[in-house]
Amino acid sequence: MTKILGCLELLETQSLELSRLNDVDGITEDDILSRIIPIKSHRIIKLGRNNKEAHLVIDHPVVSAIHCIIWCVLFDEESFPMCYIKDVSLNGTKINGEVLLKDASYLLKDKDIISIECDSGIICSLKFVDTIARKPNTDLLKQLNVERYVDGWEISTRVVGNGTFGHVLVCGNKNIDNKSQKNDDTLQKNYAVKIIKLKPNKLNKEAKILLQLNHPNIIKVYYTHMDLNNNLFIFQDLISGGDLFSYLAKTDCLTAIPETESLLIVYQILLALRYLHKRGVVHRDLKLDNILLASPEPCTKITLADFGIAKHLTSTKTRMHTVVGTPEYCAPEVGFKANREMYQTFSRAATLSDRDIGYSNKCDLWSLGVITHIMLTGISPFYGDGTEKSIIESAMRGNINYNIRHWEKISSTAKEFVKNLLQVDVRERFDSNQAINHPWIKVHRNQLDQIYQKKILQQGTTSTPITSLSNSGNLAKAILVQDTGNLIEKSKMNWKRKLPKTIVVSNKKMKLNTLHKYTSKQKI
Ligand SMILES: Nc1ncnc2c1ncn2[C@@H]1O[C@H](COP(=O)(O)OP(=O)(O)OP(=O)(O)O)[C@@H](O)[C@H]1O
Repeated sequence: MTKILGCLELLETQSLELSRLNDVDGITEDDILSRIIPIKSHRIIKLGRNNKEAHLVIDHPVVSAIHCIIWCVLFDEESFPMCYIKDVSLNGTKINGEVLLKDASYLLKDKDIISIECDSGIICSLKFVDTIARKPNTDLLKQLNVERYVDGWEISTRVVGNGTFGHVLVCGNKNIDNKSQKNDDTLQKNYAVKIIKLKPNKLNKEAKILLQLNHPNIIKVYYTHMDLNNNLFIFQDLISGGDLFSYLAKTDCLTAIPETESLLIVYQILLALRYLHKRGVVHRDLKLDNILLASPEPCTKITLADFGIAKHLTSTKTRMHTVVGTPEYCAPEVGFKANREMYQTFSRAATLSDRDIGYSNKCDLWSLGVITHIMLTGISPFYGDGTEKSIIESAMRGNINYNIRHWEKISSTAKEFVKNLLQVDVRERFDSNQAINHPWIKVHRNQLDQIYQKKILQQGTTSTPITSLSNSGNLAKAILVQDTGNLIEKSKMNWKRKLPKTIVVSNKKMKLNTLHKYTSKQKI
């Protein structure tokens, strides 16, 4: 049974008799009696007037068809759920009496009151209850050996995610963006801070590169700081929809998403890559985990994160020789010619031999090819039996079978696009300009640009409630119904970093290479 990560308690509506919870989507009779909407992973709760799509239908002229949405992101088994609300209405949603910024997400905390109001008062209000509420690990900052306050930033113990090199925590800063806030003693706008323990005297390359970048699809960094314990702090936007891995891992293995949805994601990644490559920056670690979503739904804004092993090339240094990346997404030329012994023992810092010509920014295009392949088919193309040896060997061969059923419904231009990115011969592989001009993207370019300008760029990051506004209208009818939007399927809880090697489907064991077992933490 899918775990309940939080819930919404219906407090009051203007017309109580019309409130109803449907016995759907994991909502039990007890929930109905107690007027509670459970929040689970991979399910977006919708509040609004549309009685086909909204879980809580509020039949009131002030309420938009879909007024606000609520979802929960769970990084992995050990982490705390992060529940967010986003207002998508014309007339606004309030949190604890303050209006939410439209299209920006707000990180809910236990007992927050969500309300939709009109001139005559509250149309409907709900209380968010953090069902997993445990005592915060107050020792976390001590364990990480970091201070709670860093130059005006307050670091919380809420973990957003963990990686090989860094811990990402929620933080806040009362001095930026919060000047209009009346209440001074709570952290209101949420940001994220990545804390990396550096070796003494090690250069802080990630921060240096990120501070030079300014693109809507690249993580925005506000401030960096190195403390006396060699902890590097990178203060950045908190991206609220989780990463692409979690989005695709709706069940025990990755699932494909529709071609149009993939196209919109690829387009945004390419805009970011074109920007980076033009400035001589190579990401070198593009993978599902480093692509963050503004909200876990189609047509969302994409943000590239984790520039931990990015490289800045210059006019004199145009190629790279260090073996880095994550095997599953790593271009064949990056490390596979390296001395295997050295490569295995000295992992991250192995270098290609002097005779090798190194590699260029096209390694990012290979990774994008792997990502696109996974989005279109649900299959990691070079996964093999999951061992590093098998991944490397199959990437070097570069053979992909496009005749399997997973490709059946995919357009030939999409296949061509992937083929051009997954070219073992670097000279044959597309660069970011060629990729963006490929027919798969080019024929849809006008529509993509329109969606990008009108919808994607409007999506904010995490927000803070702003000034109050007034609504007008009549009585509310609040009815809870089944989510028929079908965008986020009901699914089993998945633990992102522990996907099984095999799963049983229709009593037959699926072949290993049809699954994407999570190995990308095996960074080299
Ligand atoms: N700004 C952010 N907003 C929301 N989530 C984030 C943010 N930055 C990172 N994360 C989450 O935290 C995870 C780890 O962060 P990050 O990839 O930067 O760390 P890392 O140590 O460099 O990881 P890796 O092992 O992939 O190199 C990411 O996969 C992502 O899910």
